Amino acid sequence: MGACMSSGGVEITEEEKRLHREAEKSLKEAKLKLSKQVKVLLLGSGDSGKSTILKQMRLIHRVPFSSQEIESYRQLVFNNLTHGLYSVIEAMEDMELEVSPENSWLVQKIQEASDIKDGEPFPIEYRDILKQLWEDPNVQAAYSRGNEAALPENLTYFFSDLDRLFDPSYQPTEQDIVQTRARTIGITETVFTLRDHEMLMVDVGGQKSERRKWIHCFQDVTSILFLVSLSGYDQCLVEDKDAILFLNKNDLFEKKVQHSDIKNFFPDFDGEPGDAKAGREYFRKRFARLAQKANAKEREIYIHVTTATDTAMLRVVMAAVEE
Ligand SMILES: Nc1nc2c(ncn2[C@@H]2O[C@H](COP(=O)(O)OP(=O)(O)OP(=O)(O)O)[C@@H](O)[C@H]2O)c(=O)[nH]1
Ligand SMILES: [Mg+2]
Repeated sequence: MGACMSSGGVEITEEEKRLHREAEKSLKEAKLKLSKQVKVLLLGSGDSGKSTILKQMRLIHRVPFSSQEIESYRQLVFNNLTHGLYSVIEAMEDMELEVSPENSWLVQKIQEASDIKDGEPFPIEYRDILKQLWEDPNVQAAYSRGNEAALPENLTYFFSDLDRLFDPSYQPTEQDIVQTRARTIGITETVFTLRDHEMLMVDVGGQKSERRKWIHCFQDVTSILFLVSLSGYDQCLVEDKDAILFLNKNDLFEKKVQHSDIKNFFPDFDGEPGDAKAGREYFRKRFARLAQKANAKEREIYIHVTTATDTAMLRVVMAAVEE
């Protein structure tokens, strides 16, 4: 038999009692905090705006971008300009369009452009090369048919401001950061401290090859924020969790419906051509129906129409979502 300790012989001092109470209290608090932590998983196809939502959350909840990150975004702006324009040029062949003969030598310059190194300003000769090629009427014609080839949608934003971007002292603004485009590879987790709880937001890549990684992210998920690009007249997928659906890129959608009739893609749409409001209602209903079908357990689905590049709007929408 082991030795038995008699409590009678052990003196517990007031100080020890106090320490014990304190330890118990902080344990309780830690447990409470953990139970209150929500884990939000961002899902959606490539380019739907998941990482943009994460960037906006960082701006809204003050998780600042490090100088290293800002430098990477600066380099990414140049990459988005050159690669973005080159993808338009590549798409021109299928569209049976050609760059004007006097501009054709510029194409190779774009193709050859190398990435920017740390601290290196954008090579100034590219300012006019990019400008001239962007203004080529056939390049513009191809870009306006961007939906045929999934062309980057941020080119209008960056190309309308080349002088600012090519200033040797250029630093990306918050809006520039939000407009940059880079496919997410792997999984990133970011913690936000909200008023009375923490939120862990998980961003994954939406490209086909990345989707098999999604399965690793579902553990302990409290909500899924699913993004669909309205401007892509895309399709949806719903999971068996409380789900929030963002019908995103509303700004581009409003512009696009002016010249691309929804009825051509969804024959049962019965709104007038150019009627963005009717279009939104149509897609909202379609997704709500889809969600209902996929949702045997009748969980709630909340649908919001968003423009993820608009910080002020995201502030309002995310405040509602965080409830
Ligand atoms: N105009 C406009 N652009 C948007 C909106 N949402 C996202 N974008 C842009 O769309 C591009 C792609 O957005 P991302 O957030 O990187 O897309 P993603 O879903 O993370 O894509 P993957 O990481 O490949 O899965 C970026 O250039 C964004 O600036 C929007 O509401 N309006
Ligand atoms: Mg992403």
